[in-house]
Amino acid sequence: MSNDKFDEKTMARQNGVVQPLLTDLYQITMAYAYWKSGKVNDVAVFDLFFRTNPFQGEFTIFAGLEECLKFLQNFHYSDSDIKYLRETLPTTIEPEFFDYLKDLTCKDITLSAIEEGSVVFPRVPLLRVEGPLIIAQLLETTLLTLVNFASLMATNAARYRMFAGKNISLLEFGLRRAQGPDGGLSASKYSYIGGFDGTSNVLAGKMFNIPVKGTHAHSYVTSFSTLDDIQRVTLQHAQTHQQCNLLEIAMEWRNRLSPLLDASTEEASDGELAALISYALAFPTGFLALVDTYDVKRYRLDGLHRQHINGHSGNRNCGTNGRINSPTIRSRRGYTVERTLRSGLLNFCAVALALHDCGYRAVGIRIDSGDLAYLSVLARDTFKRIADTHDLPWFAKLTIVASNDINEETILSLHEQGHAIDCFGIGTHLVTCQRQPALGCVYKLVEINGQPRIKLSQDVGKVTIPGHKEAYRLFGADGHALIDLLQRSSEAAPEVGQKVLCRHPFQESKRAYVIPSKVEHLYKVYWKDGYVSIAPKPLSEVRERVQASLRTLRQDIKRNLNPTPYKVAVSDDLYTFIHDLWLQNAPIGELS
Ligand SMILES: Nc1ncnc2c1ncn2[C@@H]1O[C@H](COP(=O)(O)OP(=O)(O)OP(=O)(O)O)[C@@H](O)[C@H]1O
Ligand SMILES: O=P(O)(O)OC[C@H]1O[C@H](OP(=O)(O)OP(=O)(O)O)[C@H](O)[C@@H]1O
Ligand SMILES: O=C(O)c1cccnc1
Ligand SMILES: [Mg+2]
Repeated sequence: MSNDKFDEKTMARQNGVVQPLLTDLYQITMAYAYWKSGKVNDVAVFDLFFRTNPFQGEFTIFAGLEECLKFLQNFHYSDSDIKYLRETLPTTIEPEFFDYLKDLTCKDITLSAIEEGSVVFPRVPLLRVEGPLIIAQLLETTLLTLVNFASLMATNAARYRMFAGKNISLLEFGLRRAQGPDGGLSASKYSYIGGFDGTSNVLAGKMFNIPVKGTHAHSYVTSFSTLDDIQRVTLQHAQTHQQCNLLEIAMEWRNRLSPLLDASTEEASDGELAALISYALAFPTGFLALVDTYDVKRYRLDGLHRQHINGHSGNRNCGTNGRINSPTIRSRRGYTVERTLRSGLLNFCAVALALHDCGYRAVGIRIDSGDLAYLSVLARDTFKRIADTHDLPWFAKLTIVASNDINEETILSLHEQGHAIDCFGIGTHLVTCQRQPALGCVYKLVEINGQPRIKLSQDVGKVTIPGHKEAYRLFGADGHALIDLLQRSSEAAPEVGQKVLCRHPFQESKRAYVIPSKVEHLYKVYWKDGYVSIAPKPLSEVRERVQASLRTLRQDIKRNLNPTPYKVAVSDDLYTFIHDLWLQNAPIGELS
């Protein structure tokens, strides 16, 4: 496939900062030293892989491949890059080196990779880069930066999706908290791949064709103080086209609902009602309101006066296993802060019913503070009572969005407690990957001019697996992935129904025979001879690939607590090859 086709069909814009100078200085100084020592025609193989799964989990989602391909495609030092390097590198550098750099492209590089969106495991190379040593070396840092955060984010998002369950909507709200603009954009893109349903980040929506979603902020509510703040109060009826006075109808509803909600109209904020009415007038078909701006807080002695709604206690500390770690909550020990959303819920229901009288259906509410389990159940209970009393079944099903510092643990705890939330809006913990802020992919030389290279280390985990290799995923009869097997490229591929000896790369006694029911060759060539050879799939397909790939993993590998490690093995041939090379390279000490 030509570059043009790739461009036209699938290529979203690449962030402008992704360019050859987005690298570590040492790549360029090494390039000069290689060039000067006559290594221009040396051919290398590099593997890009990680050693440990993030988030104390046992799987990782591979992402970032599409961006790597765009980088290879556009790789070129501009005149201003060359000028900058001339000014920056030592004056002793021979000018011909800059002429060499000026003409460099990735046309002699071959990139093989695992499909983007696949579950991947430690030590199995995600990318294999073959080609001229100097160019392959120059790609290291940029490829790592494109794969590390992308895969970390996609894995984080996939974990949130897994723990939330498939019936809950997940929205990424993190731009304001992300690690800068590019961190924010990448977070939105890879959260979507990992299984989020949408983002609040509008540029990400435009660039990557991700659904954009959102509600409104507290500032919208606090900008209104009285009912006089609404300029226009009429709305055209959706069916009859008559003008309806939304303010008047909402006021009537507020009076009627007050006893049912056990909330006095005096307690409810008029400013909030004005804000909600004006929002409903602006978005009569998409009315989703933030309802916790004016909470009524009642402090009670812990345990003495808990209110029970559908069996849920009003105690905010109802999180199991001490999972609510908020300092605010801890500082209020001994007291239960009950936030009943009296103002917000009463005002929302009044406006929603007024909208209904005008022929529209409200969408729902967002809760952004307090005990999200308790408040969501309280809100759902209120919606159900109104649905029953007024014979409006849809009212019981209004959407409840919850946000506020949500993380994996909060979701698991909310599930344990029971809640009525339909959608989580998640920012900080998701986009900053607070639980583990970096994935440790590395880029290691495994072969040069046909000769294998091994990097030894006192730490066995850091010893590289040498040579040009292939990777296979072997599946069991039940369809689950059993083991990933690395082999030397010269070996025949494992075959379905044929016994294969799979060995732990470093522990001699750990071996197993596997008779695979299915064998998947993990690598495909994505870039060769200066062209993208397999066009990247649209994001929505990569997103589906993530879920399909996760389904091939046994549940115990995916669980939150003490997951079972997935096995990664080497063939008998590769095992011997590694250990022979290891012995050849390990110096023999002398005792004296
Ligand atoms: N039922 C629950 N179980 C576990 N965690 C919860 C539950 N409800 C809320 N949380 C989490 O508890 C934390 C509450 O934080 P915080 O103390 O800042 O409360 P807040 O209601 O936002 O208070 P403030 O009014 O001061 O903003 C958040 O991280 C939230 O996600
Ligand atoms: O909590 P996160 O997971 O990061 O999700 C995004 C947060 O951003 C918004 O408000 P912001 O935090 O800016 O202000 P607020 O907490 O005072 O509402 C929103 O209300 C969420 O609380
Ligand atoms: O649309 C929202 O509700 C939103 C967007 C960003 C951050 N917090 C909330
Ligand atoms: Mg907040």
